[in-house]
Amino acid sequence: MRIAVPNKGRLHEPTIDLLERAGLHLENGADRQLYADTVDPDVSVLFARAADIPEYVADGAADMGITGYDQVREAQVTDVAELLDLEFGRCRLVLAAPEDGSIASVDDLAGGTVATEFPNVTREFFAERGLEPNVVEVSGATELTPHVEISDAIVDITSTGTTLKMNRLGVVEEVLSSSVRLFAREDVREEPKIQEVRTALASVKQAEGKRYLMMNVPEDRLDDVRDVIPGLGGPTVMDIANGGGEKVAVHAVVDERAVFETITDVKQAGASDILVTEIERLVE
Ligand SMILES: Nc1ncnc2c1ncn2[C@@H]1O[C@H](COP(=O)(O)OP(=O)(O)OP(=O)(O)O)[C@@H](O)[C@H]1O
Ligand SMILES: O=P(O)(O)OC[C@H]1O[C@H](OP(=O)(O)OP(=O)(O)O)[C@H](O)[C@@H]1O
Ligand SMILES: [Mg+2]
Repeated sequence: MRIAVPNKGRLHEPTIDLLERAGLHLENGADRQLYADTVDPDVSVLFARAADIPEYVADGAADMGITGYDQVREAQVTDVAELLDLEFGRCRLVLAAPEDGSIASVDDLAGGTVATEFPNVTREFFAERGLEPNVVEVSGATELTPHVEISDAIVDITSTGTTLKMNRLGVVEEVLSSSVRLFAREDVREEPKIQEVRTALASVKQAEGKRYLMMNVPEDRLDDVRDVIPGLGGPTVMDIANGGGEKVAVHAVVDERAVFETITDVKQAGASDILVTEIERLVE
């Protein structure tokens, strides 16, 4: 099985980082190389442009892909299925127009011109409103086009809003909201190896924002400690070897945001030797 991942740009690093954390360590993947192996002999990686990845998966050059939902939509691929929202690369595709201009609503673009790197998504968006503006495809610096009479408005990516503001453009309407997704071709999505990759990536997401708490508790205080440990099922309680049977070990997965309070609470309830560690992966 082959996974297509972004070869450069803002999605490259976080994607590689996620694969590593999921245990799919890359090997033989020198810089600028097209392919890399992973520690799993059945999983290899193909590096491609973020925009090309959906097509590569649909065509069979790869079986799975990791790229932005905006790119999957723009590629108009039909036989791929989304497996997982990886929740990074969050951005919005918006219709935007000059702040001081005459475009205030989608309808104002009837007969107008829209510049974008996403012509398919853009046409679809307007078609749903019964509109068919002139769509000009550009390959970058889309924000400049309304100021040089190439367009009346743009459909482009925004996240912090800085670029729009710098170019004196205001959002008219959201076209879609995006984040990075794992997807696979329909005909292979049920393959065990693909499910294995999905589970591995999901386990990293699961572990994010969670901490593992370990502590020793006198047996007669166990109920008090149990009462103040929040979240994720009951804690695991274990006998301590040579503990004389008076103390037990209590382990629990706790939301990161609750750790501070929980430590205070369990200590008060009688726990000692409290340890907090990060969790790499969590499969529920
Ligand atoms: N400002 C942003 N904030 C969050 N996500 C973004 C942003 N810009 C782009 N993305 C996401 O990253 C994907 C890839 O963006 P893009 O194709 O522009 O590559 P890049 O990382 O900017 O590299 P380059 O443009 O140099 O090729 C987009 O399709 C989108 O899903
Ligand atoms: O709302 P903001 O936080 O300003 O982000 C939006 C900008 O980010 C992306 O460009 P990128 O930085 O990837 O540069 P690029 O045009 O070279 O792709 C996108 O094309 C916008 O221009
Ligand atoms: Mg970019």
